[in-house]
Amino acid sequence: MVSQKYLDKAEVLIEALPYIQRFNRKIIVIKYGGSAMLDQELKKKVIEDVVLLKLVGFKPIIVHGGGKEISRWVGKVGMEPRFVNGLRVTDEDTMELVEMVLAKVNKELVSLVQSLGVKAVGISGKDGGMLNVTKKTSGGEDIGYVGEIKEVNAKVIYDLLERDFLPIVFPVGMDDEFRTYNINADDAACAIAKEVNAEKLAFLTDIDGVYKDPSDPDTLIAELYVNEAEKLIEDGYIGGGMLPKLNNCIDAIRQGVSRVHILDGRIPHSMLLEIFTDKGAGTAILCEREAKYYNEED
Ligand SMILES: Nc1ncnc2c1ncn2[C@@H]1O[C@H](COP(=O)(O)OP(=O)(O)O)[C@@H](O)[C@H]1O
Ligand SMILES: CC(=O)N[C@@H](CCC(=O)OP(=O)(O)O)C(=O)O
Repeated sequence: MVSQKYLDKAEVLIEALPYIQRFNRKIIVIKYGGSAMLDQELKKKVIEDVVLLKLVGFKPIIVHGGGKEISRWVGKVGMEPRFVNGLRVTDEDTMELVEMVLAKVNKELVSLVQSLGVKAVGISGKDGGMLNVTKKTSGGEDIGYVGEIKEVNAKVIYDLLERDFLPIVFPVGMDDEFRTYNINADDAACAIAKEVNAEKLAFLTDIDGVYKDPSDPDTLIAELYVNEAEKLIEDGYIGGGMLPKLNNCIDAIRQGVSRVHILDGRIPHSMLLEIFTDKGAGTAILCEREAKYYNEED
């Protein structure tokens, strides 16, 4: 007699079947950032999830941040990290550090993916001229070498996917004069997802999703229409790093990315739960068409 434990495992696999079919050969962009990057155990779990997505036939692309690690190194060399509206003020020395730290984080992720049996290639937005930027200002203030993405040249990404590599991208780009710029990782993930017509864009962060009031756990929003999201922003409910994130979610949905999700990277396997089960997790940002689609599934 087969024990119930094994039958339950088989049930879980069967439940995943329609989702595997729906996403087969489809591109999923995963923005990986926040505290979930600092804990080595959590990092391993996130990467295991991405590797599993790849091995069952999805085409994942990781775009990672590393803001907390950059700030740690900025502090180590005796400088003070400074942000304006969630963007790091980036002078020449800071830019050098940003590129060094993100490249180190990138290669650690490449090693982890490789150790789990999937071929990965780590690149920055400079490689293949992928992220072309102009200098960004914030409310008229000069914030140094911070880039606003002007154009995404996704050829290098398509080439890597074509050859079955998992692309791992860090958010540093160049302007027309080949100067190096620091880019917010949420901006980079959103721009890449739009350019490659991703089926899904998932932001793994350090909170369970979007709250109406972050101090009240009962106000977590499971489904948020873009017009409601805009209203929340307008009414001042969204602050800190959630502001650029949610703006990027709205932008991605409006520009044709089918599914956009904000997920808690601190919860082990939150991405797998969201993709492969009927439960859902975090906050789904929805347009009307997608809302209808979700309802049809219920
Ligand atoms: N309404 C809100 N709902 C959820 N998080 C919010 C909200 N307003 C502000 N935040 C803050 O935004 C943070 C997420 O942004 P951030 O720390 O920049 O993430 P990441 O480093 O993953 O890009 C949360 O930890 C939370 O402190
Ligand atoms: C311009 C700007 O602010 N760039 C970010 C790039 C890294 C990032 O975005 O990391 P997280 O996603 O982990 O926050 C920074 O220097 O921190």
